[in-house]
Amino acid sequence: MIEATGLTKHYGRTVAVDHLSFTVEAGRVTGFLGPNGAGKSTTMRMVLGLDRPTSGDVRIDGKHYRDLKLPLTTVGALLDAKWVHPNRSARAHLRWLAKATKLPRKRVDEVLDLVGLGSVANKNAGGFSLGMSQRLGIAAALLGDPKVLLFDEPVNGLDPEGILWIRRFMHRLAAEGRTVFVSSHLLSEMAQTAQDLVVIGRGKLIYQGTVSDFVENATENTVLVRSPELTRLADLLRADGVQVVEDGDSIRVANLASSAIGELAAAHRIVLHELNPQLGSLEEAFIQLTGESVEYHAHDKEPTA
Ligand SMILES: Nc1ncnc2c1ncn2[C@@H]1O[C@H](COP(=O)(O)OP(=O)(O)OP(=O)(O)O)[C@@H](O)[C@H]1O
Repeated sequence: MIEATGLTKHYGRTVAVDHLSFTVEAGRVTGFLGPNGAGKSTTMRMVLGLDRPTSGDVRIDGKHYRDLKLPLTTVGALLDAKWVHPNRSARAHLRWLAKATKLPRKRVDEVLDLVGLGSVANKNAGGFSLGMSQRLGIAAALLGDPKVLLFDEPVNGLDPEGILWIRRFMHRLAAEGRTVFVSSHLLSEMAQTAQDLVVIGRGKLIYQGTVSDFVENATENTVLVRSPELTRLADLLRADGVQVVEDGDSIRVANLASSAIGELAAAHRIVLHELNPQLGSLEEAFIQLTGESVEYHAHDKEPTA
Protein backbone atom coordinates (compact mmCIF):
# COMPACT_ATOMS: atom_id res chain seq x y z
CA MET A 1 0.00 0.00 0.00
CA ILE A 2 1.18 3.52 -0.80
CA GLU A 3 -0.25 6.50 1.09
CA ALA A 4 0.48 10.09 0.12
CA THR A 5 -0.71 12.91 2.36
CA GLY A 6 -0.48 16.52 1.29
CA LEU A 7 2.54 15.66 -0.83
CA THR A 8 4.09 18.82 -2.28
CA LYS A 9 7.25 19.52 -4.29
CA HIS A 10 8.55 22.90 -5.39
CA TYR A 11 11.50 23.33 -7.73
CA GLY A 12 12.31 26.98 -7.23
CA ARG A 13 9.17 28.79 -8.36
CA THR A 14 7.79 25.71 -10.10
CA VAL A 15 5.14 23.73 -8.21
CA ALA A 16 5.57 20.20 -9.58
CA VAL A 17 3.34 18.45 -7.00
CA ASP A 18 0.70 20.35 -5.07
CA HIS A 19 -0.83 18.97 -1.83
CA LEU A 20 -1.44 15.56 -3.32
CA SER A 21 -3.19 12.92 -1.19
CA PHE A 22 -4.03 9.44 -2.46
CA THR A 23 -3.94 5.77 -1.55
CA VAL A 24 -2.77 2.86 -3.70
CA GLU A 25 -4.19 -0.47 -2.55
CA ALA A 26 -2.51 -3.89 -2.61
CA GLY A 27 -3.80 -6.59 -4.98
CA ARG A 28 -4.83 -4.14 -7.67
CA VAL A 29 -3.25 -2.33 -10.61
CA THR A 30 -3.57 1.41 -10.02
CA GLY A 31 -2.99 3.74 -12.94
CA PHE A 32 -1.30 7.07 -12.22
CA LEU A 33 -2.64 9.27 -14.95
CA GLY A 34 -1.89 12.82 -15.96
CA PRO A 35 -0.83 14.88 -18.96
CA ASN A 36 2.87 15.46 -19.63
CA GLY A 37 4.40 17.56 -16.89
CA ALA A 38 1.57 16.87 -14.43
CA GLY A 39 4.00 15.69 -11.77
CA LYS A 40 3.83 11.90 -12.06
CA SER A 41 7.59 11.23 -12.17
CA THR A 42 8.25 13.70 -9.38
CA THR A 43 5.64 11.95 -7.21
CA MET A 44 7.15 8.54 -7.94
CA ARG A 45 10.63 9.83 -7.11
CA MET A 46 9.32 11.08 -3.75
CA VAL A 47 7.73 7.68 -3.02
CA LEU A 48 11.14 6.14 -3.68
CA GLY A 49 13.05 8.61 -1.54
CA LEU A 50 14.91 9.98 -4.60
CA ASP A 51 13.44 13.43 -4.05
CA ARG A 52 12.51 15.11 -0.77
CA PRO A 53 9.00 16.53 -0.49
CA THR A 54 8.87 20.27 0.17
CA SER A 55 6.01 19.35 2.52
CA GLY A 56 3.65 16.45 3.10
CA ASP A 57 4.38 12.82 3.43
CA VAL A 58 4.40 9.53 1.55
CA ARG A 59 4.64 6.05 3.06
CA ILE A 60 5.06 2.55 1.71
CA ASP A 61 3.29 -0.04 3.84
CA GLY A 62 3.29 2.51 6.65
CA LYS A 63 6.99 3.39 6.43
CA HIS A 64 9.05 6.13 4.83
CA TYR A 65 11.43 4.82 2.16
CA ARG A 66 14.45 6.01 4.16
CA ASP A 67 13.39 3.84 7.12
CA LEU A 68 13.24 0.60 5.12
CA LYS A 69 16.09 -1.77 6.09
CA LEU A 70 16.42 -3.54 2.73
CA PRO A 71 14.35 -1.22 0.51
CA LEU A 72 14.38 -3.45 -2.58
CA THR A 73 12.65 -6.22 -0.67
CA THR A 74 9.74 -3.85 0.02
CA VAL A 75 9.51 -1.74 -3.12
CA GLY A 76 10.78 -2.18 -6.68
CA ALA A 77 10.65 0.35 -9.47
CA LEU A 78 11.10 0.77 -13.18
CA LEU A 79 11.86 4.40 -13.86
CA ASP A 80 14.19 4.39 -16.85
CA ALA A 81 14.52 1.13 -18.76
CA LYS A 82 17.66 2.23 -20.64
CA TRP A 83 19.58 2.52 -17.39
CA VAL A 84 21.95 -0.39 -17.99
CA HIS A 85 25.64 -0.73 -18.79
CA PRO A 86 25.70 -1.22 -22.60
CA ASN A 87 28.46 -3.84 -22.56
CA ARG A 88 26.99 -5.99 -19.82
CA SER A 89 24.83 -9.03 -20.39
CA ALA A 90 21.37 -9.06 -18.86
CA ARG A 91 22.52 -11.65 -16.32
CA ALA A 92 25.71 -9.73 -15.45
CA HIS A 93 23.70 -6.53 -15.03
CA LEU A 94 21.29 -8.19 -12.60
CA ARG A 95 24.10 -9.99 -10.73
CA TRP A 96 25.87 -6.67 -10.28
CA LEU A 97 22.64 -5.10 -9.05
CA ALA A 98 21.96 -8.03 -6.69
CA LYS A 99 25.46 -7.74 -5.23
CA ALA A 100 25.24 -3.96 -4.81
CA THR A 101 21.94 -4.29 -3.00
CA LYS A 102 22.82 -7.41 -0.96
CA LEU A 103 20.22 -9.62 -2.60
CA PRO A 104 20.82 -13.36 -3.24
CA ARG A 105 22.55 -14.15 -6.55
CA LYS A 106 20.23 -17.09 -7.22
CA ARG A 107 17.30 -14.72 -7.53
CA VAL A 108 18.83 -13.38 -10.80
CA ASP A 109 17.93 -16.42 -12.89
CA GLU A 110 14.49 -16.60 -11.29
CA VAL A 111 13.60 -13.06 -12.34
CA LEU A 112 15.11 -13.53 -15.82
CA ASP A 113 12.76 -16.49 -16.28
CA LEU A 114 9.82 -14.58 -14.82
CA VAL A 115 10.12 -11.89 -17.48
CA GLY A 116 10.92 -14.33 -20.29
CA LEU A 117 14.55 -13.26 -20.79
CA GLY A 118 16.10 -16.60 -19.74
CA SER A 119 17.18 -17.49 -23.28
CA VAL A 120 18.95 -14.15 -23.89
CA ALA A 121 20.43 -13.82 -20.41
CA ASN A 122 24.01 -13.81 -21.75
CA LYS A 123 23.36 -11.33 -24.56
CA ASN A 124 24.55 -7.75 -24.33
CA ALA A 125 21.79 -5.69 -22.76
CA GLY A 126 23.01 -2.69 -24.77
CA GLY A 127 21.69 -4.38 -27.93
CA PHE A 128 18.23 -5.11 -26.48
CA SER A 129 15.09 -3.78 -28.12
CA LEU A 130 12.98 -1.37 -26.08
CA GLY A 131 10.59 -4.20 -25.19
CA MET A 132 13.45 -6.39 -23.95
CA SER A 133 14.96 -3.46 -22.02
CA GLN A 134 11.62 -2.91 -20.31
CA ARG A 135 11.52 -6.58 -19.33
CA LEU A 136 15.05 -6.33 -17.96
CA GLY A 137 14.01 -3.24 -16.00
CA ILE A 138 11.05 -5.14 -14.60
CA ALA A 139 13.32 -8.07 -13.71
CA ALA A 140 15.52 -5.64 -11.78
CA ALA A 141 12.49 -4.24 -9.97
CA LEU A 142 11.51 -7.79 -8.96
CA LEU A 143 14.96 -8.82 -7.68
CA GLY A 144 14.02 -8.28 -4.03
CA ASP A 145 10.58 -9.91 -4.50
CA PRO A 146 8.94 -6.65 -3.30
CA LYS A 147 5.29 -6.29 -2.34
CA VAL A 148 5.08 -2.83 -3.90
CA LEU A 149 5.98 -2.00 -7.51
CA LEU A 150 6.19 1.33 -9.32
CA PHE A 151 6.42 1.60 -13.09
CA ASP A 152 6.90 4.97 -14.79
CA GLU A 153 5.36 4.97 -18.31
CA PRO A 154 6.35 1.33 -18.94
CA VAL A 155 4.56 0.99 -22.29
CA ASN A 156 5.90 4.18 -23.87
CA GLY A 157 7.17 3.37 -27.35
CA LEU A 158 6.35 -0.34 -27.19
CA ASP A 159 4.67 -2.26 -30.01
CA PRO A 160 1.22 -3.83 -29.39
CA GLU A 161 2.73 -7.19 -28.43
CA GLY A 162 5.04 -5.52 -25.90
CA ILE A 163 2.14 -3.51 -24.47
CA LEU A 164 0.02 -6.64 -24.09
CA TRP A 165 2.85 -8.46 -22.36
CA ILE A 166 3.38 -5.65 -19.83
CA ARG A 167 -0.38 -5.37 -19.22
CA ARG A 168 -0.72 -9.09 -18.51
CA PHE A 169 2.37 -9.11 -16.35
CA MET A 170 0.99 -6.28 -14.20
CA HIS A 171 -2.28 -8.13 -13.75
CA ARG A 172 -0.32 -11.15 -12.64
CA LEU A 173 1.72 -9.13 -10.12
CA ALA A 174 -1.48 -7.64 -8.67
CA ALA A 175 -3.14 -11.06 -8.54
CA GLU A 176 -0.21 -12.18 -6.37
CA GLY A 177 -1.34 -9.53 -3.88
CA ARG A 178 1.24 -6.89 -4.76
CA THR A 179 0.63 -3.16 -4.96
CA VAL A 180 1.15 -2.11 -8.61
CA PHE A 181 1.34 1.63 -9.33
CA VAL A 182 1.86 2.46 -12.99
CA SER A 183 2.04 5.89 -14.60
CA SER A 184 0.81 6.86 -18.04
CA HIS A 185 -0.42 9.90 -19.93
CA LEU A 186 -2.88 7.78 -21.96
CA LEU A 187 -6.29 7.09 -20.47
CA SER A 188 -7.15 4.55 -23.18
CA GLU A 189 -4.11 2.50 -22.15
CA MET A 190 -4.88 2.77 -18.44
CA ALA A 191 -8.53 1.86 -19.01
CA GLN A 192 -7.31 -1.52 -20.23
CA THR A 193 -4.53 -2.00 -17.70
CA ALA A 194 -5.68 -0.61 -14.38
CA GLN A 195 -8.58 -1.28 -11.99
CA ASP A 196 -8.10 1.92 -10.01
CA LEU A 197 -6.98 5.38 -11.05
CA VAL A 198 -5.24 8.32 -9.47
CA VAL A 199 -5.60 11.21 -11.93
CA ILE A 200 -3.57 14.39 -11.53
CA GLY A 201 -3.20 17.65 -13.41
CA ARG A 202 -0.71 20.39 -12.58
CA GLY A 203 0.38 18.42 -9.57
CA LYS A 204 -3.13 18.36 -8.06
CA LEU A 205 -5.48 15.42 -7.54
CA ILE A 206 -8.35 15.36 -10.05
CA TYR A 207 -9.77 11.92 -9.37
CA GLN A 208 -9.20 8.83 -7.26
CA GLY A 209 -11.41 5.77 -7.66
CA THR A 210 -12.15 2.89 -9.99
CA VAL A 211 -11.51 3.04 -13.72
CA SER A 212 -15.10 2.04 -14.47
CA ASP A 213 -16.56 4.93 -12.40
CA PHE A 214 -14.17 7.36 -14.05
CA VAL A 215 -15.08 6.18 -17.54
CA GLU A 216 -18.79 6.18 -16.77
CA ASN A 217 -18.75 9.69 -15.34
CA ALA A 218 -16.31 11.12 -17.82
CA THR A 219 -17.71 9.87 -21.09
CA GLU A 220 -20.70 11.28 -22.85
CA ASN A 221 -23.75 9.19 -22.06
CA THR A 222 -26.08 9.26 -25.07
CA VAL A 223 -28.14 6.75 -27.01
CA LEU A 224 -28.64 6.97 -30.76
CA VAL A 225 -32.21 6.06 -31.80
CA ARG A 226 -33.73 5.42 -35.23
CA SER A 227 -37.43 4.95 -35.75
CA PRO A 228 -40.01 5.56 -38.49
CA GLU A 229 -41.85 7.64 -35.84
CA LEU A 230 -38.92 9.70 -34.71
CA THR A 231 -40.78 12.97 -34.14
CA ARG A 232 -43.45 11.32 -31.96
CA LEU A 233 -40.79 9.55 -29.89
CA ALA A 234 -38.74 12.74 -29.54
CA ASP A 235 -41.83 14.62 -28.35
CA LEU A 236 -42.65 11.93 -25.78
CA LEU A 237 -39.10 11.99 -24.44
CA ARG A 238 -39.04 15.79 -24.25
CA ALA A 239 -42.37 15.74 -22.44
CA ASP A 240 -40.59 13.63 -19.78
CA GLY A 241 -37.87 16.27 -19.50
CA VAL A 242 -35.29 14.21 -21.40
CA GLN A 243 -32.76 16.04 -23.58
CA VAL A 244 -33.07 15.03 -27.25
CA VAL A 245 -30.94 16.23 -30.15
CA GLU A 246 -32.15 15.62 -33.71
CA ASP A 247 -29.45 14.35 -36.00
CA GLY A 248 -30.69 13.70 -39.58
CA ASP A 249 -32.67 10.45 -39.62
CA SER A 250 -31.84 9.68 -35.98
CA ILE A 251 -32.04 11.31 -32.56
CA ARG A 252 -29.50 11.38 -29.73
CA VAL A 253 -30.99 10.95 -26.28
CA ALA A 254 -28.90 12.17 -23.34
CA ASN A 255 -28.66 10.57 -19.88
CA LEU A 256 -31.37 7.93 -20.28
CA ALA A 257 -30.65 4.21 -20.45
CA SER A 258 -31.46 2.46 -23.74
CA SER A 259 -33.76 0.10 -21.79
CA ALA A 260 -35.88 3.06 -20.62
CA ILE A 261 -36.11 4.43 -24.15
CA GLY A 262 -37.12 1.00 -25.49
CA GLU A 263 -39.80 0.63 -22.81
CA LEU A 264 -41.21 4.09 -23.49
CA ALA A 265 -41.36 3.30 -27.23
CA ALA A 266 -43.07 -0.05 -26.56
CA ALA A 267 -45.64 1.54 -24.25
CA HIS A 268 -46.64 3.85 -27.11
CA ARG A 269 -46.39 1.14 -29.80
CA ILE A 270 -43.53 2.95 -31.55
CA VAL A 271 -41.35 0.76 -33.78
CA LEU A 272 -37.61 1.13 -33.22
CA HIS A 273 -35.06 0.48 -35.95
CA GLU A 274 -32.00 1.19 -33.84
CA LEU A 275 -31.19 1.72 -30.17
CA ASN A 276 -27.47 2.25 -29.85
CA PRO A 277 -25.67 3.46 -26.66
CA GLN A 278 -22.80 5.80 -27.61
CA LEU A 279 -19.61 5.98 -25.65
CA GLY A 280 -17.72 9.22 -25.94
CA SER A 281 -14.03 8.92 -26.65
CA LEU A 282 -12.08 8.21 -23.49
CA GLU A 283 -9.24 10.48 -24.52
CA GLU A 284 -11.65 13.32 -25.19
CA ALA A 285 -13.15 12.89 -21.74
CA PHE A 286 -9.71 12.84 -20.19
CA ILE A 287 -8.63 15.98 -22.02
CA GLN A 288 -11.85 17.66 -20.95
CA LEU A 289 -11.26 16.74 -17.32
CA THR A 290 -7.61 17.64 -17.24
CA GLY A 291 -7.95 20.34 -19.91
CA GLU A 292 -7.55 23.19 -17.53
CA SER A 293 -4.52 21.61 -16.02
CA VAL A 294 -2.67 20.66 -19.21
CA GLU A 295 0.62 22.39 -19.41
CA TYR A 296 3.92 21.46 -20.81
CA HIS A 297 5.76 23.25 -18.03
CA ALA A 298 4.26 23.22 -14.56
CA HIS A 299 2.76 26.47 -13.43
CA ASP A 300 4.80 28.98 -11.55
CA LYS A 301 3.87 29.98 -8.05
CA GLU A 302 2.02 33.24 -7.78
CA PRO A 303 4.60 35.80 -6.75
CA THR A 304 4.10 36.63 -3.09
CA ALA A 305 3.47 40.28 -2.44
N1 LIG B 1 14.60 18.35 -11.15
C1 LIG B 1 13.72 19.28 -11.57
N2 LIG B 1 14.01 20.58 -11.56
C2 LIG B 1 13.14 21.51 -11.97
N3 LIG B 1 11.90 21.24 -12.43
C3 LIG B 1 11.53 19.95 -12.48
C4 LIG B 1 12.42 18.89 -12.05
N4 LIG B 1 11.76 17.71 -12.22
C5 LIG B 1 10.56 18.02 -12.71
N5 LIG B 1 10.41 19.34 -12.87
C6 LIG B 1 9.22 20.04 -13.38
O1 LIG B 1 8.12 19.63 -12.61
C7 LIG B 1 6.98 19.43 -13.45
C8 LIG B 1 6.45 18.02 -13.29
O2 LIG B 1 7.36 17.14 -13.92
P1 LIG B 1 7.21 15.55 -13.93
O3 LIG B 1 8.36 15.01 -14.74
O4 LIG B 1 7.05 15.07 -12.56
O5 LIG B 1 5.85 15.37 -14.71
P2 LIG B 1 5.27 14.05 -15.41
O6 LIG B 1 3.82 14.05 -15.12
O7 LIG B 1 6.08 12.89 -15.01
O8 LIG B 1 5.48 14.39 -16.92
P3 LIG B 1 6.06 13.47 -18.09
O9 LIG B 1 4.96 12.52 -18.42
O10 LIG B 1 6.30 14.50 -19.17
O11 LIG B 1 7.31 12.86 -17.55
C9 LIG B 1 7.43 19.76 -14.86
O12 LIG B 1 7.07 21.09 -15.16
C10 LIG B 1 8.92 19.63 -14.79
O13 LIG B 1 9.53 20.51 -15.72
